[in-house]
Amino acid sequence: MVNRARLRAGDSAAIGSRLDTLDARVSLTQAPFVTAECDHLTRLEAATTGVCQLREIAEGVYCVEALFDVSGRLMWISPSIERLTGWTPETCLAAPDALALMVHESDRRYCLRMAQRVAEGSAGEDFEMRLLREDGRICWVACHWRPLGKHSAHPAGLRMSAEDIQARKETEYKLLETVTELRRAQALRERYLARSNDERQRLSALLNVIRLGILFMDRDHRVLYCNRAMLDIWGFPPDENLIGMRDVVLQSRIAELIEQPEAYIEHIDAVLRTFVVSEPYEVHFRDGRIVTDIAAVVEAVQGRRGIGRVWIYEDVTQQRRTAERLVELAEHDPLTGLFNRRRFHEELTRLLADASRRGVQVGLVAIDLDGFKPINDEFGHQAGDEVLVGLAGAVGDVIRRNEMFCRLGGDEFAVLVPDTEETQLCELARRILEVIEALRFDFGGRSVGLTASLGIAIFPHHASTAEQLIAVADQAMYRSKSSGRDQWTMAASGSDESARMGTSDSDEPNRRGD
Ligand SMILES: Nc1nc2c(ncn2[C@@H]2O[C@H](COP(=O)(O)OP(=O)(O)OP(=O)(O)O)[C@@H](O)[C@H]2O)c(=O)[nH]1
Repeated sequence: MVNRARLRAGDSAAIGSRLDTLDARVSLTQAPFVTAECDHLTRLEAATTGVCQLREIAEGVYCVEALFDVSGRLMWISPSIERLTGWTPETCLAAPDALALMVHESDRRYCLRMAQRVAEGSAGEDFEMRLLREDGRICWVACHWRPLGKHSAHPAGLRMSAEDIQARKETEYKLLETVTELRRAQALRERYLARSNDERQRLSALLNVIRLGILFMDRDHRVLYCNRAMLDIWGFPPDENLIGMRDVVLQSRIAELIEQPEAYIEHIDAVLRTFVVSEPYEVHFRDGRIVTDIAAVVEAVQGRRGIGRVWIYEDVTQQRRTAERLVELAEHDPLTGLFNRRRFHEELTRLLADASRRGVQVGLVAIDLDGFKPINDEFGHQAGDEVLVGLAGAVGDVIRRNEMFCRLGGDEFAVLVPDTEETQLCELARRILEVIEALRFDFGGRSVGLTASLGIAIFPHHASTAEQLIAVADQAMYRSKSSGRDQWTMAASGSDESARMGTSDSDEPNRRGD
């Protein structure tokens, strides 16, 4: 019996009808009559069985296999097309143009070109293309065209094998995306790095041209950066590399340069215990320079902990000298170098306040030169200046350290004497008259001398305010002038009252110390 179970409906119609005929004949005729026919059918059955097996294999393959005739019509396609695209084999076979149905339009021309080459005798080659799924999505396949009946000169058709590579393509895409993303990130990093390097160069150039010394210390108290001015201020060679140096080493290097290094290190320790901007601290160098330092915590961009500290040093020596010079100019008479009227008033106010607090006396000796104008007139202004300078020096020599000798203007001078009493002031006046009388100047071969008239007033004995004290001393001085000059006069008790009234009878003229 023919094993029909091994044949399937839909196999070649010709073979099927031959088998049906054979079955009928075997049942109706004698065996010898049909022996030859049986042999033939046995071979046919074997061939059919082989075809069935091949078909089973073809239909069971995972890849898509398709056969096209020479005109490009789809003859057969494996059921796996449905798994891959959603299209059933029947739909594909029924389509007027199966390739148009299955292949994505972007790849269709290329697919046809590859098929055309094989049809013309070229060897097929692998290529990749997109199939169009029934749901509109795409599915990547690795494809290969081969000729059917490859031993004949003209192929009977073409066979297309397509392998699902969608998962691989997706992996490739993801990989490509990752690589692209990495490249973009790398390019961005390089751009940021280049920008940050430029920024650092600019900052470094800026920090190196400014006069302020700048030192960055990290959290571990090591030098992170310092500019040229910092090296210069602290006496390091310009090419010395301090990066990484610990603060204690740095301190030991600078200690010998400054006065009171222990106090400075104490200041640094105190600053390190705080997190605020430090008050300016003046560092006095042994070579006379004065440098201020200020420190501040460098905040981290993220997080609350500081990433170190910045120390800023400024050499203020010149500023201090200029300020001192300005004070000097503001408080001193440029010709004689004595304190001027402005400083005289400040000092008088201060002394009176101090004397009031301590219950002591302050003396004021007013001095006015006698006959100074004729020297100017006769020998010139320069000769007058010479007299003023000589007198300032000579009288300055008899002034004690705690006394203050001032030029109030023109030929007017004054001496402020703190914590004093009448006898001491009289003695001072006597000494002043003495040195002035002793002064000799040589102008044009002529020996010239001069005298002075002095008035003495005592706070709070003669006056209770600075203005009153000046007025009383002036009155006493004028009394000396009007009584013959070259003498001192002590203001009398209650003289402030008489000054206010315009009289000066109570003064004691001609009380010369000698
Ligand atoms: N050379 C010089 N003369 C000055 C300066 N300041 C003021 N004088 C002059 O000092 C003189 C002061 O005038 P007076 O006090 O009247 O001169 P005096 O001859 O001393 O008069 P008596 O006080 O009455 O003795 C004036 O001639 C001023 O021009 C100065 O800085 N240099």
